[in-house]
Amino acid sequence: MSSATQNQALLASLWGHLLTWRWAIVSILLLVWHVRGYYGRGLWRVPGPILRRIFTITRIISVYRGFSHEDDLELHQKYGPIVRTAPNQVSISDPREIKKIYGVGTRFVKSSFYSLSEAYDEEGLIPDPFMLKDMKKHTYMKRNASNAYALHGLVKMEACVEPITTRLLGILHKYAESQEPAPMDQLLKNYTMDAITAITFGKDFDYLSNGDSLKLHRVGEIIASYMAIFGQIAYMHKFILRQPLIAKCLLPADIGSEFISLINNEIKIGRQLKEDSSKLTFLQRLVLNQQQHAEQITDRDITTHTFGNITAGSDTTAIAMQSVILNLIRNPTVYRTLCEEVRSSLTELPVQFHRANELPYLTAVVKEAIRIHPSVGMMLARTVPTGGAEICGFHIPAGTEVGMNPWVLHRDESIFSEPNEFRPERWISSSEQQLSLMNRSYMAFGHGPHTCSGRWISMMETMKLIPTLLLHFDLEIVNDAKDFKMLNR
Ligand code: HEM
Repeated sequence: MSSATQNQALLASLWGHLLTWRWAIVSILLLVWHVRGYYGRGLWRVPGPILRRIFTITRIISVYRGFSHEDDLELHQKYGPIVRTAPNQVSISDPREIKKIYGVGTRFVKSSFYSLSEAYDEEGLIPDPFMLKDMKKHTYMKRNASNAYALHGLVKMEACVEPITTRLLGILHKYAESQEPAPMDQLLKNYTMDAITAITFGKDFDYLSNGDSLKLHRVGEIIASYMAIFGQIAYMHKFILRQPLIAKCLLPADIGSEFISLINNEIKIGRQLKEDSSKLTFLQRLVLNQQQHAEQITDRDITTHTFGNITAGSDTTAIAMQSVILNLIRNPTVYRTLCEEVRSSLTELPVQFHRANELPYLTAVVKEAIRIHPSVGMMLARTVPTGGAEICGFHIPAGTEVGMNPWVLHRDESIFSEPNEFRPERWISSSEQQLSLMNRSYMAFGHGPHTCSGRWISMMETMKLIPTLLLHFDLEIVNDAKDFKMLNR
């Protein structure tokens, strides 16, 4: 037999063995891969269910089902303040670690989860503060719009919301006259969309009358679901973008581009609006900043901030308002106490934010509603920096994704006694020490440099609308909230 024939026979026999043992080989390779995942990342000491330590898919399923906030809570109740929620992900629920992970000067940057919201133009990465890892750029972006988001800047923006509130009241009065139940979830979603566009550009799209005619809600929902699910396997995002068919199915491009051209058009029109002594839109505020210090804010920065308001500022505020209303109706004593305070103190319409903000019970009700149901119920994920970090007594290697979920932290019994109870009084009558701990652990708007920019805008909308509703209507629930379902994605 020639040596060539001998080699062929050897190869054929090897191939035959491989085929016979293929399942055993695949199983061994998978086992090695997973054991490497379990031990190799240096996280094997961190407690957590075995399936979570080995497979990312278990985390993906939890997020896909829309109940990851409840799953995360259950895991923390079982395993304690630090839990491995996926092979390379660790969830923390300990207020003592907030500063380290999120505080000023932290070296923990936004995790790859956020890279799914990265967008590019001809100049490169669009500098949306929400996903920026470059903290120098982030500080520049936060500074150049800080007066547009600040509490004192709201006085003139407040006037933009009044016509939207009048429109909502008109619709609600019609429901009341016809004794029909009002679909508050839909109405508030549309109200906050009209409110944020009015504040931002000085014009709204009348979602209250037309519904989601411009598909802004639809775009938001698609992007949020995509981010929640694929954010768990962020490395797949670039691959998906390179496969046009898959990308089209998951992220319909036509919807995205319609949205972009629509907003660009509103920015163009909004820039032309003349300043009015009683009103100043968010966009006008930024244009004024540019006129005063051209080197500090570019046209592109202005566009980025205004886009951010529309994507981040409507659903979040609507959820907060829904939580206030639902919890008020479910808690008659709280409802009565709030009505007494509002109806005896706020007699002038429209309700002014600075007057509403002085009412202690109203302030406590809104804060408690956002504690018990934070609008963001996912982990605010960060990447552990070079050198790793000591967290909750464990060494967590560099590159691990860590973070806290406001939903979990807000239900920690050692911080908020009887955390499932809606008790606004906790913000009024707790001891100074307890209050300080609760405030430090309040993560609904995030913490540190990445704290929500629009916090005061959403507070202004909520603190004005809730008393306005109580001054016009008596609220009650129709079907009870038994069938109330909330999906988190
Ligand atoms: C109740 C209402 C709201 C809640 C609960 C909320 C919550 C949050 C949270 C938790 C973050 C931090 C994300 C992180 O650290 O990973 C955030 C960031 C942000 N929010 Fe909000 N938000 C609300 C309303 C708004 C509104 C009305 C706007 C705009 C007008 C807005 C604009 C932003 C922006 C631009 C960021 C990114 C900030 C940064 O990373 O520096 N939000 N929000």
